[in-house]
Amino acid sequence: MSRITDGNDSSSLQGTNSFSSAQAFNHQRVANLQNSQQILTELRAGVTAVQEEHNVQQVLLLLRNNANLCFKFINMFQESYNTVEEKKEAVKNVGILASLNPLAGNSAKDELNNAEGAHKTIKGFLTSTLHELTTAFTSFSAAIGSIKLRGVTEGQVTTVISNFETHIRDLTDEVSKTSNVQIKKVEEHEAKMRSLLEELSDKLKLDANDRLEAQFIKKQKELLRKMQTYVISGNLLIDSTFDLTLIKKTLPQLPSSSQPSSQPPPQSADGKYLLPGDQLNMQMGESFVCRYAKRVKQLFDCFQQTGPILMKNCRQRFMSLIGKKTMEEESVGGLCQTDELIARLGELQELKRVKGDGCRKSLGEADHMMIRFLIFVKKEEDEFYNVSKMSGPTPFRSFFSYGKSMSAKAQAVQLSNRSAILLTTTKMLLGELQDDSFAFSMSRDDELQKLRGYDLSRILPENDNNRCTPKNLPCNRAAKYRTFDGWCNNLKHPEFGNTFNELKRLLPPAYEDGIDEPRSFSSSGNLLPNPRVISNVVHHDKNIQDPMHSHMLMQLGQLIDHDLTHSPFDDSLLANCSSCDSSRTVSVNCVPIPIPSDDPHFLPGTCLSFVRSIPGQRQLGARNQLNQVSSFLDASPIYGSTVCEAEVLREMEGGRLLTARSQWNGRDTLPQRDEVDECRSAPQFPCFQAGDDRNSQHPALVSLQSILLREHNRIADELSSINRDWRDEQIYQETRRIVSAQWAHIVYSEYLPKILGREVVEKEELLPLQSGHFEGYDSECDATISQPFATAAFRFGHSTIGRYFSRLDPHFRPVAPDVDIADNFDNTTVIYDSEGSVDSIVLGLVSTGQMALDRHVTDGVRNRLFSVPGVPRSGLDLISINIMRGRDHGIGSYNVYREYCGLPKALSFFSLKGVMRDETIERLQTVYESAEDIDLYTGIVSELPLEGD
Ligand code: HEM
Ligand SMILES: [Ca+2]
Repeated sequence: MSRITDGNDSSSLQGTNSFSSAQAFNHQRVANLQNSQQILTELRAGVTAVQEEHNVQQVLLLLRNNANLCFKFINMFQESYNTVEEKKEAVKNVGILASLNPLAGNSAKDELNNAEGAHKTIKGFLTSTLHELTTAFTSFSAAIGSIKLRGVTEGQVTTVISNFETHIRDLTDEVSKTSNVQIKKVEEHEAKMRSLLEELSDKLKLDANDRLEAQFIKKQKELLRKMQTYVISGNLLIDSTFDLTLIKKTLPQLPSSSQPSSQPPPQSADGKYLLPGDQLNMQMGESFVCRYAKRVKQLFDCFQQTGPILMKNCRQRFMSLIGKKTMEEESVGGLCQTDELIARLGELQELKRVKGDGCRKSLGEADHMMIRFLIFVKKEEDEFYNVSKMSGPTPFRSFFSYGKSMSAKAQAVQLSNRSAILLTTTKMLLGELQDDSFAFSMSRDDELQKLRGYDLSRILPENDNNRCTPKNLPCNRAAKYRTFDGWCNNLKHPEFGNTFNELKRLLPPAYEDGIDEPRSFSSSGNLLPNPRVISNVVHHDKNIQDPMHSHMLMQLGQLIDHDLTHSPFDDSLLANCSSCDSSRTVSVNCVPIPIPSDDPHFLPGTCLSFVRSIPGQRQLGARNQLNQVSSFLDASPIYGSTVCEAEVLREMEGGRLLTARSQWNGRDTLPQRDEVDECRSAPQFPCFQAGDDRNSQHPALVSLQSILLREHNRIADELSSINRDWRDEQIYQETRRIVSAQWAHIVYSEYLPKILGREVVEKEELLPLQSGHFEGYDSECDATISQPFATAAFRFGHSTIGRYFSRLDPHFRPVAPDVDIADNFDNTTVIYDSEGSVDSIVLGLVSTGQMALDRHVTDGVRNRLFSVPGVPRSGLDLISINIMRGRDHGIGSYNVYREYCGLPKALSFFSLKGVMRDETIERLQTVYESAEDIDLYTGIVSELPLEGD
């Protein structure tokens, strides 16, 4: 716009043009002030909005918009500066032009006046807006100052903000001077401010979720602090047979350190706090709390001293300290009041919270002692309670037998108690967040995801590094023998595939509530079909033999499964979960399966017992189940899945495993076990011990376990005969190495080709190499068993079970009547048979056929699983259990996994044509509303098998 002419004609002409266009432009500028009024109104509104807005992302957006408005004004200063330049130009030009042409001179004067006028108006407007701008800047810097987000150190934020403020100050200075010379600097400030804004937003990663997350984490921390209290109290229940529901019931009622309890502690007349049931008559106030701590310590020291009289005495005083009567003082009915104890502990904690500042350390110790004492009391009561319970009516035996073989190991129980607490906390967290205005932009899945990722290691240290499952690091790369629990099998990820790990999810869990409840509604919102109805309609018994494969293939399959997976449940519940209202009256872990009115075997109106698998997740978030055996194919059914299990199975001499020798045929079987609980043939014919607790489930399984045990001892004996200097440990470990390699070799070279087909095993490179080494080891591949494998896919073998097991001599002639599996669950009598023992059963297995791999399952396990011989309808249905287990574990439907496997989703029953027989599809259609709802187990065994060996 402002240009200096060189004084010739053409330039003067240009000059004239330039003047007239400058005039027009100045008019425009003045007219623009109208618009600027508009901008100013916006800016005012923006400043108020910034002040009132509490959502960070909104603040940032407003900040940016309003900064832009400010920049617009700054540009106007620039314009104003231009008008000054133009005025100077004009003055110069007026002189030149006037000397050349008076007329032109006049018009130049007009222009000059014009420019001066415009400048005056603009400057006037700008001066009046100066105040507004200063307010805006102050408000913005205050807004920025309040943003302190996660991930950025305070120093960084402060530096950026103070730089920003300096520039705002300088800018305001410059603006207020509106000096023509200094106004240039405005530009520099503007540029710096712009870049600072960028820097600021970059550094702080300002986005709505950040602030939300900060709030979320604050909340989580608050609740996790609460959780710490729960965990301490929850620990009281660990190591006991206590129902998990009680934990759930008790937890939310506990007062926590971060939230005052709704009931204030009792007060004395002078307003000081009283101990509940205070017998000590102590002075109140701070010194009281310290004295309380001292008293607990004294009593605990006293309590720990040996000598029954002293101990009883101290215990009585201890009990009175916490306001609880001793067992002697109470009737039997008043025992087992752990929840009362916990509530008492809560009261004490609350009391100490209020009064405890003065002697925190000794209070911490007192807490610890109190908890140890309460655990002691709890155990004592449980024992007492169990004794009185045992003298009552004996519950149905079939339940105990099934229960025991599926029961959780102590370490799994410990883990699951913690998981139950985590699950409860998750629900509380989600509940609180949902009531919270902060949760507006987060989906439930996002929240769950965040919860799952929260690092709990500081407040909940993992306690599974113990003698039975040692977790030494670094992994010994040169270790010759595999560990029992799978630790360090994968050197890069030592925890992959370990005993007691969670099962691996391939897809997000499909719980009804997204967290915990078994899937129970169909895609259209109706109830899913009853598992027993599906079992009756789709999986009913049909005598179709497998023409190709022996019964040994089935038996091998079950043992392989026992090597890979075992997801236990709380067996103490099983006897009580068969009443149809047990999920309400007994435990939330009961999910009884109703018997339909037209059931061909069970009594309509009754229910089949079903107990949910124990939870095992180690973090907040949805329920997950654990695997209490090592996921690796490592012969763990022979050796055990932990150091401690392995030890008790060894002879500790010559590298051998313990055995029992049949007095009739002189051959070895598994060693006998002392416990009789679920064993139907004990004490006359005791059940056995092996690396897997399920070993005595039925005689054919005992037999195969025994064969592998014999193989171990055969090799151990050979090794010791040729290596005279080897000691027990070396022979044992070398033998174990050889036997587990044999076992793996059988599985990969013989079992898998029959199950998967030769084509698949070749394509997937599953066959053992004839020479050289496998080069494809991938340390990122997690060998942990997956949910759908354990809960559905590998249960395919249930359809291959035959009801009868032949017993043959070496010439394959029957030596004893067939064993009906329905009458022999947890009964080892036939193993003690002089002729029909292990060897004859194994010969039967290899020379008779298994049942076809299809949807049909023998009534031996579909109606009479664990039934008591002679007691009608005392059994269970393995197939109903499989289906319910899938829902219990939150695995998705058949269709979901079709998609996961890269197969087309079945959009209708019709689209399953070719995948399943027409008749199968019809059957499915009578029970399921939609192809979308088919349970994974049912879907898998309904498919036509691919060609195998
Ligand atoms: C006579 C033979 C068998 C009997 C009596 C039997 C019985 C059982 C029982 C009672 C369960 C527990 C079900 C539950 O509560 O969820 C189970 C689970 C299972 N079975 Fe079988 N089964 C037999 C054979 C097989 C075979 C041949 C296979 C595979 C080829 C197999 C694979 C599985 C698997 C993978 C599980 C899940 C284990 C877990 O993760 O806890 N079973 N079986
Ligand atoms: Ca294993």
